[in-house]
Amino acid sequence: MNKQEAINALKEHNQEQVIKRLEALDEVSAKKLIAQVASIDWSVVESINHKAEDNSSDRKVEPLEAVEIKDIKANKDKYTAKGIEAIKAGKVAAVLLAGGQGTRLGLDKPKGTLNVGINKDLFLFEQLINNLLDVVNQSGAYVPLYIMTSDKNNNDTVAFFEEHNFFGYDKDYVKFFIQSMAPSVDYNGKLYMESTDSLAMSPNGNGGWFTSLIDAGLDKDMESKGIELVNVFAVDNILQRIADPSFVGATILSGADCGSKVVRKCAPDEKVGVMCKVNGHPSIIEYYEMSEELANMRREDGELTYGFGVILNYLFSFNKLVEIANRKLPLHIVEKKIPYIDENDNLVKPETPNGYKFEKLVLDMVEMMDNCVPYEVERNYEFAPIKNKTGKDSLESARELLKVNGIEF
Ligand SMILES: CC(=O)N[C@H]1[C@@H](OP(=O)(O)OP(=O)(O)OC[C@H]2O[C@@H](n3ccc(=O)[nH]c3=O)[C@H](O)[C@@H]2O)O[C@H](CO)[C@@H](O)[C@@H]1O
Repeated sequence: MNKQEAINALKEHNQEQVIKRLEALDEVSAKKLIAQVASIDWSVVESINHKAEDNSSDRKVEPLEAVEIKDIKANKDKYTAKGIEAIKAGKVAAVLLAGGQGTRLGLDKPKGTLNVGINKDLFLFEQLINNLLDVVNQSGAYVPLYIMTSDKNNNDTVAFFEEHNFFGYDKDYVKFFIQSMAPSVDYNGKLYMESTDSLAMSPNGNGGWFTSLIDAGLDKDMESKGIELVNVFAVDNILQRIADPSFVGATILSGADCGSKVVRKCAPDEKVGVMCKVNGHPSIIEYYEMSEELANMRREDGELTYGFGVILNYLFSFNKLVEIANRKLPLHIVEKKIPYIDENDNLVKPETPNGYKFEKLVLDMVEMMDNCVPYEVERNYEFAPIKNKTGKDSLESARELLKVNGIEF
């Protein structure tokens, strides 16, 4: 795309404020902005015009039963043996979603570099690797690990792993790939700029992970390794069990395309996506898209009807992922606080939401699966997400749970 083409595209989509910026730039800076403009999928930006179209009434939401802790306890040996067999045979890979920005934590480094230690260093990335090493030790085989980063944090993430010698993991089994970015807009759909020569771009949500993995050619890597199951998990849960043999085994034995670890929600408004069925398909409704009525609905026994929250730990059949790779995931338009430069080039960091980001979400992949097994885990042993500085789901609460699990820090 050249400068004139960029101007035409911006004009066509009513982005005069960016044209003004572009025209004021020298050649080198203009090049950067033009490249960003060229990368924009305008259908994404324009999706806010259809935001008002609420089709939730077309959705038939029903509860989805989970494999509960008591069932797992009764079958633990059988599940574990099956899982270990698959891991030993090299059929299981793991994908760490680490492209997000630690904004809620006020961290400007990759979230996984967070040091949770008090008496000694213990980084979030390090503990995740320790958790995975438990499985390596149990099975005697390394699990290939793919780490998704973003333009904003890739260099820092790779450097951190190198600097710490991959925390004892065999680096030949670790590969990084970068996810795509999407622009942010104000409430009228105008693109925000984060500096005079750059649009306010941010990672396009964790749902883009498989297409980004393909773009990096790593689907071929998985294929050549004979991977059959892919365990996708979030960076922020320090107790995350990765390639958990029992979970792997239970999913294989169920014959389902997908497994999802869930916990019993501790309150109706807990910030977790909820497993359910939508129009007969396994599905997850994200906390900010859940009506109050559904969130508070209770069964006869008093438990929440939609009481199983996902902890962002999914197992997907590799073949099924390949099959759905070309299908478009729905776009989520999320209100966010977006830093931007004002007309006088001052950087403004808003205290309240000031526009929209566009995200694809991994949970929408679950809906594309024919079936999914929710697998219940105990939150004290497997769910300690670090999302905030203090209070719920924070560094403080995670430290308490590390103690419960006898992990030194
Ligand atoms: C969309 C999604 O899955 N939401 C889940 C997420 O909520 P939550 O609100 O934590 O979701 P976030 O968007 O913050 O991020 C989840 C994970 O995805 C990664 N990420 C995010 C955006 C991005 O563009 N790239 C990227 O890699 C983050 O680094 C993180 O590892 O965890 C909760 C459990 O703690 C679940 O109940 C939610 O269903």
